[in-house]
Amino acid sequence: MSNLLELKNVSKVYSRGLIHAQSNVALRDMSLTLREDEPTIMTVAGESGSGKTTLAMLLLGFITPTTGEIIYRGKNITGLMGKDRLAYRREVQAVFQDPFAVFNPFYTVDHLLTVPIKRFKLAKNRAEARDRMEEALTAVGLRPEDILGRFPHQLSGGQRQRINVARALLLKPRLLIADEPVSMVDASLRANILETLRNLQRDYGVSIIYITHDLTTAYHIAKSIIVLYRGAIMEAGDVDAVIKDPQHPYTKLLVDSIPWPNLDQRWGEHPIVAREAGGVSAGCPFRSRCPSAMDVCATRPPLFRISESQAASCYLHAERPEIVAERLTELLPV
Ligand SMILES: Nc1ncnc2c1ncn2[C@@H]1O[C@H](COP(=O)(O)OP(=O)(O)OP(=O)(O)O)[C@@H](O)[C@H]1O
Repeated sequence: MSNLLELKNVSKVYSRGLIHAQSNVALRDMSLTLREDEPTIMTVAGESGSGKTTLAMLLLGFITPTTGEIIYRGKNITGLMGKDRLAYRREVQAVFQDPFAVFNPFYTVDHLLTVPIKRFKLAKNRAEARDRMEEALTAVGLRPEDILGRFPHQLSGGQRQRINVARALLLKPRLLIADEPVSMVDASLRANILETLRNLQRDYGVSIIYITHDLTTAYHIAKSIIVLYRGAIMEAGDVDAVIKDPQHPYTKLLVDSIPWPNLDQRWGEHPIVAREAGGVSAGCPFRSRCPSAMDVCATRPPLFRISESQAASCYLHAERPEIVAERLTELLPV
């Protein structure tokens, strides 16, 4: 049993100023392990300033730990050289919050995808490169014929973010660091991108560290969770257990701050009871894909909504969450 990734007591202290030097502990004594033979999705959750992005930067090797070690497949990433370093840079990929940032407006999507293929010599010729691009785009639910040849401004935010995922997938990564990948994407596309990430884990064996401040999407996608507060782990474990039965006061606070459909109530206080058992989810077009089908929604956060036509759809697809809240309160009195 070997580990894909191991953090051993990692701390990161940022220092600034020479005369009146000030230091800021962004990450404190963090340890975690991901196993190589069990691809998984782990959420790192916490409010702004808790150290999430610092963790992502450390894992990608952009910054180095002040103390502690980051071990990737048995080797400390700080000292990686030559072939090992190249393999690490290929196998550990990232998708960031802003789906616009990585695109150069003067180049087509093809260029964005061709660069890593050339850099890591992933294809012998142009035809093979094209096959690789098409394969990756298809894997994230895009039609290559609709996407290739287009400029960034000709794509939606959701398409751009999926192209970013496709770009990462091209490199056949073992570990994907997804730092708030859906926070700048329309609510209607969130579930789509989260589902794409889950497919990568399930179908391609990619482990994912999903970084977010949003416990609802964390709950939707992850198997385990680490809750960070001011750079320190407050609570960690199975996502279901941690969110349903938070032990640490800070986690309780985070869970309680998730609004119920009835905005006077807080998540975790009362179960939602369906007025007509099964009646709501039966109409949900997303039911087959939703991990929280109606019976589970009775005890979990509500992930579905009722539209005017009485067809339910996943909360994560909702374009107008406030309408969802209103309608749910009306249709599902607690
Ligand atoms: N380059 C830096 N120099 C000094 N301090 C930094 C630097 N980068 C981050 N920090 C500080 O480290 C702490 C953690 O920041 P970090 O960006 O990792 O948090 P975060 O959880 O990702 O926040 P957000 O969700 O707002 O992006 C914060 O107090 C931040 O001000």
